[in-house]
Amino acid sequence: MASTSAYRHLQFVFSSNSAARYPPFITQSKNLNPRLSSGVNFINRPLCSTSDSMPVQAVIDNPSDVTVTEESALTLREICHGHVPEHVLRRIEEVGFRVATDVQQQGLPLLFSGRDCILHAQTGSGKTLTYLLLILSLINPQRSAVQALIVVPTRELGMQVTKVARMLAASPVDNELVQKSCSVMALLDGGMLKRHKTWLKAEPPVIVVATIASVCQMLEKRILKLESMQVLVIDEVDFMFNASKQVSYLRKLLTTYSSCSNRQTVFASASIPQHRRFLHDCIQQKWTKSDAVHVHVNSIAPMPSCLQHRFVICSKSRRHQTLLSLIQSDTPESAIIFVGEQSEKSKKAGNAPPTTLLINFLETSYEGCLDIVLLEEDMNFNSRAASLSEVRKRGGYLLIATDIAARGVDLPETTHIYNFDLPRAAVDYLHRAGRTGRKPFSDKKCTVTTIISSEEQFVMERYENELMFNCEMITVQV
Ligand SMILES: Nc1ncnc2c1ncn2[C@@H]1O[C@H](COP(=O)(O)OP(=O)(O)OP(=O)(O)O)[C@@H](O)[C@H]1O
Repeated sequence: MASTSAYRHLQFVFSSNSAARYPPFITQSKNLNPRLSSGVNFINRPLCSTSDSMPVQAVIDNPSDVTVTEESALTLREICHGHVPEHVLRRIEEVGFRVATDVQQQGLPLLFSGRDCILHAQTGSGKTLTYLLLILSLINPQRSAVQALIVVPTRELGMQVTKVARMLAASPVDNELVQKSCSVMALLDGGMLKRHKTWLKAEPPVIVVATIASVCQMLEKRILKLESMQVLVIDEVDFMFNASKQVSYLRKLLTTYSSCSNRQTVFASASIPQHRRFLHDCIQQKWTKSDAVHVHVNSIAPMPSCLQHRFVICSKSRRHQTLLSLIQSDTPESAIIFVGEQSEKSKKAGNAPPTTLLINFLETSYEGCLDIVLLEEDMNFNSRAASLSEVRKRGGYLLIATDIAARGVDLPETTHIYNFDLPRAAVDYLHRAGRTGRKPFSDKKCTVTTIISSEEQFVMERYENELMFNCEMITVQV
């Protein structure tokens, strides 16, 4: 899965002879419930990627593709008992989260034991709830100070995480005694920073969900203070380290604005290229404490097994018609159609963006009952939020999106993904594909279909090798 270009920002911190300086291998923390540790190996052998030839420090790896079933798994209550307040446990049961997913089963006991963790688990596996439960186990809602910070790459993911955090952290109403609510602030690009400044000064929130630029702006101005921060989460961590604009901010946040010894640090993603190198760098650079662990769930199957992958070969001029035929024959309940970004050359030539061309085509040719909705970077923040809330409220959508929707966005009703353009890298394929198959414990098959030209077939094969999946070639009558 690792791409050699990934972690280009990390690589320079890693000197070529640093293998000699590795800390000794770290072994299992004690007192884990035997049911919790079943299927979990503590190993020091190479994993997954051949390019990832670093000695491993602490890896908790479930290498089998055996996913816990609803019957065999522990409940969240069993795992969280004694750590997470009762009203939060009741709330998660009310919304239907009873049984723990693999990553919750393997990650939570380690997180509750205080270890820094890299949560590396498939898309849609429940990493958000995992780190939120840790946060809710540690914070004091009665204290007005920022105690947890969650950093996300996009405003869309930030809004989603904020919503889940607010739902879980809402105050309990017990015996007519209304307790103070745990406040959750969304400090996201494009938000009303003026209002946030007043809020941060007057009564700091307990949990902040932020994009990196916005949070660093507040830190630089000393409006936001992290002295009381107990948990720092970096979601989609590989993406954050790969985005050149964000990486210097991220380093500052991890080392200058706070210290790893005063906080618990959690990194999460479905893709951590060169994960042993990353773990090594985390420790060397003091982004985490030295006993940080890499929790790797389903390491031999980077993508959910409920996904069925297909590709269609067609010429550029027939792609619109091919997509329409696919939608007509698949009859998805809801689908996301990923379209590549417009090249600078095409923009300069004054061409219409590919998303616009596709919308125009579908609006005149598609006769089904799904709503056609657009989500792309070039829309303003309000229009982007409106698109997402429309698809969430109504269901039954054909969401035409750029890669802005590829990371973290949770639309569980999506049954089909169409890659109208081939993703740029295997990791992008993994995250686009992972916008479907997002109902833990459901065995419903979901479909990912990629439209390619014959020249692109070798790239598709490369992705199959890197991500260890099979993609079936299909033909479409147009
Ligand atoms: N224990 C559970 N039981 C049932 N559903 C759950 C459970 N935990 C999480 N979910 C649901 O699973 C879906 C996916 O969860 P989440 O968004 O946390 O995935 P993720 O691992 O962060 O994925 P990605 O890597 O794509 O961001 C959500 O709709 C969430 O509500």
